[in-house]
Amino acid sequence: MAVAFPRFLCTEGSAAPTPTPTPPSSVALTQDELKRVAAYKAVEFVESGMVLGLGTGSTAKYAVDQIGELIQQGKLHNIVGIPTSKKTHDQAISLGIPLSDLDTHPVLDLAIDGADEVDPCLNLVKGRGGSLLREKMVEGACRRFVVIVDESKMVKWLGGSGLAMPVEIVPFCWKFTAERLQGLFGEYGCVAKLRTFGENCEPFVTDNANYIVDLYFEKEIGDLKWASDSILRLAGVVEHGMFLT
Ligand SMILES: O=C[C@H](O)[C@H](O)[C@H](O)COP(=O)(O)O
Repeated sequence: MAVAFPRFLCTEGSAAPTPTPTPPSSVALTQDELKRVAAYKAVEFVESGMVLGLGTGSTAKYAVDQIGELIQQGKLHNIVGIPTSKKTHDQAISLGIPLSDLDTHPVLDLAIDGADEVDPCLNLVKGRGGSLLREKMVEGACRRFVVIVDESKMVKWLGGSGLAMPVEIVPFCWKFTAERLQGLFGEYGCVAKLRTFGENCEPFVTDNANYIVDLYFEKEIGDLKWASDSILRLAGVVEHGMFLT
């Protein structure tokens, strides 16, 4: 996995393209501009003929736009995109990016996506936009995974931003599953909340017709492998948003 962000940190230095010039430090970029700069940097890894995982979210959107632009300019050829959400599917179609799926292309050359949190070991939290399951399937099938984040996403420990750790669950008896999730992490001050939207607090429904329970932690979990295995062992859980290295 490589991480590219506006200061162009890249964990795979030898494979990284030549850095594009950074703006002078006196120029303050907005968070959206930082996302765009990071996304464009990640697209430098894309080569003609690649099968590409297309991420989801406000950062990945810039990368997908740029890939579409380079195809339209004739600078990239024979690209096949595999989208990680319905939203990215629609965006890619509107840009004329040829699409396929994992059934036809079970191995991808490269995937580019954003993240909600990155810890010092490059473990990630993803899915605050609701797309974690397809992201994990697509990005788990790629040879290289470039994660684009601005510095606000760098945390000391997963959950350390105080924001959600998403878990996709089946709608059937969701309260039961949410309570079991919260119970798993009682000693870490975990609170589990069903993700909702709108004035009537309707459950948020994923692209896979599931719900999302967001876990909030007061204390560092520590053993992420144990946390991952414990969550996945619960019947009713489909997938969680931790991407562990
Ligand atoms: O479900 C959403 C995805 O995991 C996103 O990649 C993640 O939430 C980061 O999104 P953004 O770039 O909008 O912060």
